[in-house]
Amino acid sequence: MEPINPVILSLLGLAASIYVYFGGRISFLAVIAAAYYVIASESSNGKLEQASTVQEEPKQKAHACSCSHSGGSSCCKSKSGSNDEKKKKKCCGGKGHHSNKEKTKSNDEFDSLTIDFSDAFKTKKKSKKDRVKVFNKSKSSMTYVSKYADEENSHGLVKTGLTVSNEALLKSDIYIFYSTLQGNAERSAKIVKENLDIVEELEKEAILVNLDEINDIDEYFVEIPSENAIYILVIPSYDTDCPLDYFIQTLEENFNDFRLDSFPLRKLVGYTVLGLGDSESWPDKFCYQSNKVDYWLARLGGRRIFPLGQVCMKYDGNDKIIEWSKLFGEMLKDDEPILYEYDEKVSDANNGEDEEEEDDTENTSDGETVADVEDLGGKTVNSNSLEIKQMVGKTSPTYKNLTKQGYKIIGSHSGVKICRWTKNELRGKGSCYKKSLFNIASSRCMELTPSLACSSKCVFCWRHGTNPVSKNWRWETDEPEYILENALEAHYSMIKQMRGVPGVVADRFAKAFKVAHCALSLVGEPIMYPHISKFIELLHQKDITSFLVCNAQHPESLRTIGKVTQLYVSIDAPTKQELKKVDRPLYKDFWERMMECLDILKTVQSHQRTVFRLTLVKGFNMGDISSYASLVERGQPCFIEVKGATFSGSSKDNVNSLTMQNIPYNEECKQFVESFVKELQRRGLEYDIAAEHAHSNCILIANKKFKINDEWHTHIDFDKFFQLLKTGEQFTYMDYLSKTPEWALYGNGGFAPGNVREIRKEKKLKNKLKNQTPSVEVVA
Ligand SMILES: Cc1cc2nc3c(=O)[nH]c(=O)nc-3n(C[C@H](O)[C@H](O)[C@H](O)COP(=O)(O)O)c2cc1C
Ligand code: SF4
Repeated sequence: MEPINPVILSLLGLAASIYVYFGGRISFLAVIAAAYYVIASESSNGKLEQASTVQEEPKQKAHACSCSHSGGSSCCKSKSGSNDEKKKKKCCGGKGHHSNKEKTKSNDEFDSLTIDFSDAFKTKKKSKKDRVKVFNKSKSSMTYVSKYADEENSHGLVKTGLTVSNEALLKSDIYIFYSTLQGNAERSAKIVKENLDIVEELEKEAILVNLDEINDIDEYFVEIPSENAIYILVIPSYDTDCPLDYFIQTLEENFNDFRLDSFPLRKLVGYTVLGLGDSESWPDKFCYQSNKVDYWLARLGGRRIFPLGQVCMKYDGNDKIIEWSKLFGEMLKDDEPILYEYDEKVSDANNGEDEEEEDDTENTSDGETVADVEDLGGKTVNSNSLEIKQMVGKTSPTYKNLTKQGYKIIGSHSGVKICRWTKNELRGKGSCYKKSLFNIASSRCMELTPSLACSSKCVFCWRHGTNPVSKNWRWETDEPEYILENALEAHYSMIKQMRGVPGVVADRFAKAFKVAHCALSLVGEPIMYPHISKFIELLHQKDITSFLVCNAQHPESLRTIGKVTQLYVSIDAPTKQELKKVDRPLYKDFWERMMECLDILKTVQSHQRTVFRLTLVKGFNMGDISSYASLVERGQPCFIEVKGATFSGSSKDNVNSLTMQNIPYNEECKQFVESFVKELQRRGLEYDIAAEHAHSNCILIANKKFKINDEWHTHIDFDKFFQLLKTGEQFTYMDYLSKTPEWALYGNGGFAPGNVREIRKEKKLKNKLKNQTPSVEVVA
């Protein structure tokens, strides 16, 4: 081989320096072109012809070259050999720069210079030790490189490759997801969007998506909404329970769900995560949830196209977010391929017996030490389970939110609140609808939930967005004795506060210190509490009746629940489609779950006093009476309690999608109930309208079994209930009935005697409510 022309050498040296200094490529390309020209002009000496071993490279192979630029990326590493040898191997020159004729090396040698991306997802079991991460400061990007990439590449065993060309990146649909409790993540996501929207080369505007509002997480994280999607996730961290837990749990569950594609996020062009946190107050858990999200997205097949950003909102805030967004925007424009290496089976290695305990920090090529992706943030992410947290810890925003609204939080997952009907009855201003329908004394009723969390995100729930959501119980659990004792104490302290309120009836006030009823609903899903049956037993031991309301999503708990004074199942919609729209259940098989619950009411729990609760929301669930009748046919409840959604105030926290137009008038509810009963009777089902509480827009349909000697017996004989319980014998709902008084019957209004009706200034109220967003009053 002839010595290389010193002019070429110096030109190459100059180009390399310019490139290194400015990160530019055009000048370098120009110099390479000039150098090439010199070589070409010297080709008369037959240099190219000397490469007699060279055969025509198949076209396909030429395309397999990753080097679509001329900047000398790491994709052009030789697979082995000394530095000298490496130096000799030239970059293939980038897309369109080389023709087959230009190749001067043997096929074998050429293969070692290229990376075949069709192998990008082939896996090889290897240990974490085998990987190094390279943080490229000039590009602010992190690459994950196998220590043995060259060897592995030669055997085609490892998926070392690049993600996509910048052309695809720029054409992408960019989704910016965020989850927020206090608004920082939403603001930050908007900043990211603003900074991306000004990148002219991007074809489409970025789309903001609130993770907490998504009906079905799988719509984005199992299915991908577009062919060219890039996901950016702006993720805060909370060491107390927050909606993100559910999101992370879902990602993990999807990964472990054998029915789903294990790597659904391969379909993404790529993803990146921006973590928000507070490094001063939570140094050990700084941004830990963004690490988890990043981890699971990678496990699900996502390709990280930009490094995980982590911002301390206390110190860095907006500036750092802008910086990160801008760098991300720059990266999208950059045509340098992104070296991507990730072994999907690394999880198996983690769990495998051959994995050794090892130092979790690794050295980057430039001497920086970076923690492994699974361990970033100083805390090892347990890939198999979420750590056990408190559902509503004292420092959590949910706690603050609830206590501000008068809730007393008991332990970490239960709550009590004094209901407005309890207050009203204490003041002689009327009782709740359960007084007219079933004879409960509102002034002696405690409204409680042992689970503030729920497995649905109903459109009418005012707490949607801040309340913990989960399919299953996954929190620290308080003992039932502890909950009851402290709930009673909290309830009595709230009653005590009423002593100075004008109009409080002394007799009722005194009796209120002996709670007689417990409405187990309030908010959340009480049946999720693992010790619910024990809790109900404790209530009964104290002669407190139990009114348990459940959302028909937990058949396994419903099946095993012990004796309840009255057992409710909420039927928020009559068809699968409507139920999904109204309840936004977390379970994919929500409809099957509801059907199973109905079957349980009809069979295993048929001894209980069962009630279907329908909350009517205009425009959502008042249309299909026939389907409601089918549900009644299936579950055969004792009663059907139909209640119009009512206005319970609006607040900035109220993010439901209802307006005043969704609140039905009393007349509309009556019409609904009358048609409903007609349909039931047409089908030969023995139901009729029994009682009402007009004030609450509430009407009771009862099975005609409760019409004894032509008189309705929808009320409960509470003393009898406790007597029967104490015998330990089996008994049914027919054994503790009491006659419905005249004033409570349908058509008589249901206003309990002994109270003074307060006439509301309807018009004034209507005006006040105009333009406000209502939530359905949560009536226990
Ligand atoms: C109750 C509570 C717990 C928190 N826990 C953590 C934590 O574990 N790690 C962390 O880095 N930041 C933690 N933070 C800080 C938040 O992540 C940070 O304020 C973030 O910006 C909140 O985002 P958001 O406003 O969108 O909800 C916590 C904040 C609160 C109020
Ligand atoms: S049953 Fe419900 S609405 Fe009635 S007093 Fe009890 S908590 Fe209040």
